[in-house]
Amino acid sequence: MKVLRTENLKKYYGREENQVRALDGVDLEVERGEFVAIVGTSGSGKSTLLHMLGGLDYPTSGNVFVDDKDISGLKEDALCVFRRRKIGFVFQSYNLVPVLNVYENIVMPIELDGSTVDKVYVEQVIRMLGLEERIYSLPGQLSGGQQQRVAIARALASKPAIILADEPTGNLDSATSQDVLSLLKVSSERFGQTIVMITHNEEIAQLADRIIRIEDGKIKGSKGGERHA
Ligand SMILES: Nc1ncnc2c1ncn2[C@@H]1O[C@H](COP(=O)(O)OP(=O)(O)OP(=O)(O)O)[C@@H](O)[C@H]1O
Repeated sequence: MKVLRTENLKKYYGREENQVRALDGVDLEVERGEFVAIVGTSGSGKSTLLHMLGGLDYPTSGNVFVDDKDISGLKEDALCVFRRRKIGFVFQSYNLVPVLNVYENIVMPIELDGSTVDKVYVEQVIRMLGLEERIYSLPGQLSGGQQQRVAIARALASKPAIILADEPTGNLDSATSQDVLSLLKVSSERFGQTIVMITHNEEIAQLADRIIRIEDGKIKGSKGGERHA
């Protein structure tokens, strides 16, 4: 089943001679459980696409379907609930709350949603990401790699169907990047989650089931995907 689908998705910024066609007719399908890497030069439209897939912004035209539900027409309130329930975001800037400890950061989105924390599951995620000795630490007491793992744990904790990651290892050295990505991959496989990840790093992209290349707001190529073909 297609967990994500876009139809002739367009996002234009600005008007007339200043208009930028950040996305210019993107048709994309992602299977449940698939790990997709999005690559492309700077300014090609990768972040814009991720924002549209996650309902962080509205398309100019076209549609985004998540689990066959068209989210393009949802009002802001409904989009907000949709994001909290369905999507885990991992950004390059970890967006951790500095005054909350690691555990509190990880469960924060669940509590914001008024849901009950599945403690057994969250502990499993924490162990898998090697954070069990750090749950009482504040983000400022952690290394970049550890903070990134907390951001990943937070994205996984509410068991979202989809994880959207924008350069999740952008600030990390190569060895740590590989570790963090392997963990993300293993955890998503174990819990049947779908990952769409932007990266500039070809080595990191190779970890994905499929690589989608974007140029000038259009999909120029797609490689891999045999596993789900
Ligand atoms: N809020 C905005 N207002 C105007 N133009 C924007 C806005 N956001 C993005 N753009 C433009 O849209 C195009 C695509 O930007 P986007 O951030 O999606 O590219 P990207 O592939 O993610 O780039 P990078 O790899 O540098 O992050 C660029 O030309 C950018 O300048």
